[in-house]
Amino acid sequence: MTAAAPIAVALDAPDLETAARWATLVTPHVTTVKVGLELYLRYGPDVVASVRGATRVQVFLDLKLHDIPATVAGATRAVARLKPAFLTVHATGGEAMIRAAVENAGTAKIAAVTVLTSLRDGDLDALGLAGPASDAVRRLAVLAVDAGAQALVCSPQEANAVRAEVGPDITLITPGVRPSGSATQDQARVATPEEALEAGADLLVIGRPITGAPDPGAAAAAIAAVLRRLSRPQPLA
Ligand SMILES: O=c1ccn([C@@H]2O[C@H](COP(=O)(O)O)[C@@H](O)[C@H]2O)c(=O)[nH]1
Repeated sequence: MTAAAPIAVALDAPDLETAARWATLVTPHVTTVKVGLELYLRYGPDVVASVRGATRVQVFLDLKLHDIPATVAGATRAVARLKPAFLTVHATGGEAMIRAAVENAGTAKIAAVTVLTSLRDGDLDALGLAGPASDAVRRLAVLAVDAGAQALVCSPQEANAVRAEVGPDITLITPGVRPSGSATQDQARVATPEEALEAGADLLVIGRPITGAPDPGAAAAAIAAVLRRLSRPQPLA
């Protein structure tokens, strides 16, 4: 039996049956499945047990909470009982909000989303965020870690620089991963799985390149094999 790869498959499905089927197909090959807003808002907390399945794969709850601290504290308490491995909040919610999530997360790690991977440098001006995106990501990463976040979400393009700022103990999670030749779709700051791993990402979020494939299990297995080859110690020349 081969070890599962550090990939979180984004189960962005229109219905629970599809999400559960994708989860079953990919879990032999990946460590984590990710439940996002589409699935959670349609089916509620029960969706977590449905995708966790018999193998009890790690579940990443990507709800991107963003509200005043008291509201985020309550929302975090409400979902902590589902025991996700990670729960996301937006770093732009600020230090007190992130701290409120951390204090109420139970066993879940709070992952702060820095700058969405769909945004380009040019989008940041309109949002009033001092750019470029790489600078904003580093600023928000430091703020989030100072507030107690144990994990950060950034693009693989920033993983190296973020790692240098926050050190080895913070889990770096990178969406915006596209195998070479795949369409980028609505993602702006992208890199291949190999580049993401080499940049120091701990968990690669991959959705449509896997779930949109004719055989999601085979697509996950192929990417996992590439990552395993990279992580294996190379023989001395
Ligand atoms: O900055 C972010 C934060 C979260 N996401 C989520 O990751 C997946 C990516 O799916 P793909 O199909 O591989 O594009 C999706 O669920 C997003 O909500 C992100 O893309 N960027």
